[in-house]
Amino acid sequence: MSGKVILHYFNGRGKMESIRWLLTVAEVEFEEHYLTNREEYLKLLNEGSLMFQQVPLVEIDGLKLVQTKAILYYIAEKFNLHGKDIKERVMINMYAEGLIDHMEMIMVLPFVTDTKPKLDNIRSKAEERYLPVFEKALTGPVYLVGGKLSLADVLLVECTLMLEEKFPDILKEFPNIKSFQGRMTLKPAISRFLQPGSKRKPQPDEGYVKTVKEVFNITGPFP
Ligand SMILES: N[C@@H](CCC(=O)N[C@@H](CS)C(=O)NCC(=O)O)C(=O)O
Repeated sequence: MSGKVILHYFNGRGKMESIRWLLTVAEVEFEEHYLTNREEYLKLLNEGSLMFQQVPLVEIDGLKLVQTKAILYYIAEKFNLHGKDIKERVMINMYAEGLIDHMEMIMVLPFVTDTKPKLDNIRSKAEERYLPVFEKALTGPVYLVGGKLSLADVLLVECTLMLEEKFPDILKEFPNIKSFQGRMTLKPAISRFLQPGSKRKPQPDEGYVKTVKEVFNITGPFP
């Protein structure tokens, strides 16, 4: 691969965390440039690096990539985690987009004031909409698509761990997903990523929320 992979985002999970997960599983080294104040964001804007004035931004192969899903698909394609043909790829993308939709519900929690109804909604969507799909898909197969590790598997581990942080017993009724998670977390790259001191980010705290608001000049409630 030509040159370093550089991630531009906050020092926190947000939309970049799935990209960190995927690079880790692909065993790709990456460097992180954290946005800590508005000036750093304006610099990226002024140099024309942000197509839609948004991060995540990933520098890879001489490209400046934005849009989380496009970035994930590029990395998955490049590192052979995106199926063997268009039919596998579309399944992987369907799973991936469902998981991203669900993780985004969790991602916004630190920015909302009344979290209880949001948490209740996340739990019921997990139990009734998202997890049943993966429980069924994993009846028998070791991986979600094509008998081979893919982006969909990586996002499912990330998502289930996020859910368990909020609802420790959430996988009780989903034994196939729980054993899948167990298998995946034994993979050396994932196991290292889950150790303290890795590039995995902790759950967002007040400092993270404050930085995001300052960088984007958000004064009132989050839009
Ligand atoms: N569809 C984009 C959305 C990116 C996005 O909303 N990024 C936020 C930070 S997590 C941002 O840059 N917000 C500033 C803005 O929209 O002005 C993606 O998935 O990457």
